[in-house]
Amino acid sequence: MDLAHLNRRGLVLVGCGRMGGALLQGWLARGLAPGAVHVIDPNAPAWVAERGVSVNGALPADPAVLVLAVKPQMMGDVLAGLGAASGALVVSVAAGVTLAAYGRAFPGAAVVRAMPNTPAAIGQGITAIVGNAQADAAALDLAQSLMEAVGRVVRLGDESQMDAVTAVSGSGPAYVFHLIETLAAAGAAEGLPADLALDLASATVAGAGALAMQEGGDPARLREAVTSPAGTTAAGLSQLMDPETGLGPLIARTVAAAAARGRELGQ
Ligand SMILES: NC(=O)C1=CN([C@@H]2O[C@H](COP(=O)(O)OP(=O)(O)OC[C@H]3O[C@@H](n4cnc5c(N)ncnc54)[C@H](OP(=O)(O)O)[C@@H]3O)[C@@H](O)[C@H]2O)C=CC1
Ligand SMILES: O=C(O)[C@@H]1CCC=N1
Repeated sequence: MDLAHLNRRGLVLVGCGRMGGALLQGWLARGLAPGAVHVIDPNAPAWVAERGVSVNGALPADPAVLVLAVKPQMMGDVLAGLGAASGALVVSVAAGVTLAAYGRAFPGAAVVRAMPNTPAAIGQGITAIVGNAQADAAALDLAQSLMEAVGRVVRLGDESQMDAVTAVSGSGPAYVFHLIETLAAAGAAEGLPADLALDLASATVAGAGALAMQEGGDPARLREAVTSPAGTTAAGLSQLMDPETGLGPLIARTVAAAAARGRELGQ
């Protein structure tokens, strides 16, 4: 992060809920001065003001960055109430809302859409970013550095990929948490104490995810390494990989529904 630039001109964060709050924590941990941050949120958590961040106070005249982290359904009202972005880089994490919509609200402004996910709260998010025509290399670098405060960043070649990204990695933690819930419940149904089943399920998802990241490449190879011929895994996978009732078609429908909702939110 270009801390000198941000600390001198200031950063405005509109919406300090789960995602805005995680970002703010990441920025402060990276050394952004609390006095340089101006939060607008009628319901900001108490820790924000306690850290010395201005909450619903006067805004700087020419902030370096305006970050939008309100629900997409609120975005129209928020944009109408904000006025001009002056020379600020606009960064929005909202699902669905398009670069064109921000361009109409802030004519001529550099705008970057970013799609993070909730592991950002522990610095392990993955964020995809894409900018409008006005977002030059410096603007994209600044947006990337802001999002790298909470994890890794990938750049998209085209905004049209954003709804799919939202459906895979933005919403994805919820799918994984549901996998943990259902794996634990199934373990309990097989006779395990519920807390042990949950511990086993959570640790298995964490470990398998870490192994997949470390090994890279095709996860099918890792799956095959677990699967002994005629063993327990093969018996389980015969259900999970059923071409009609298994996880493949279910996840395909899940991601398609989430992406379609992203497109709807952008209307
Ligand atoms: N949660 C997630 O996993 C992800 C969310 N996102 C995106 O992040 C954005 C925020 O989501 P999330 O953090 O989950 O939502 P939250 O509801 O947790 O946070 C939104 C915050 O904005 C506040 N707010 C409401 N109206 C206004 C307003 N007019 N001006 C300023 N602040 C306002 C809300 O207050 P109040 O509670 O009183 O309404 C709340 O504190 C969404 O656009 C979402 O698409 C992106 C990736 C992942
Ligand atoms: O559910 C949502 O709409 C937001 C976007 C991605 C994750 N949460």
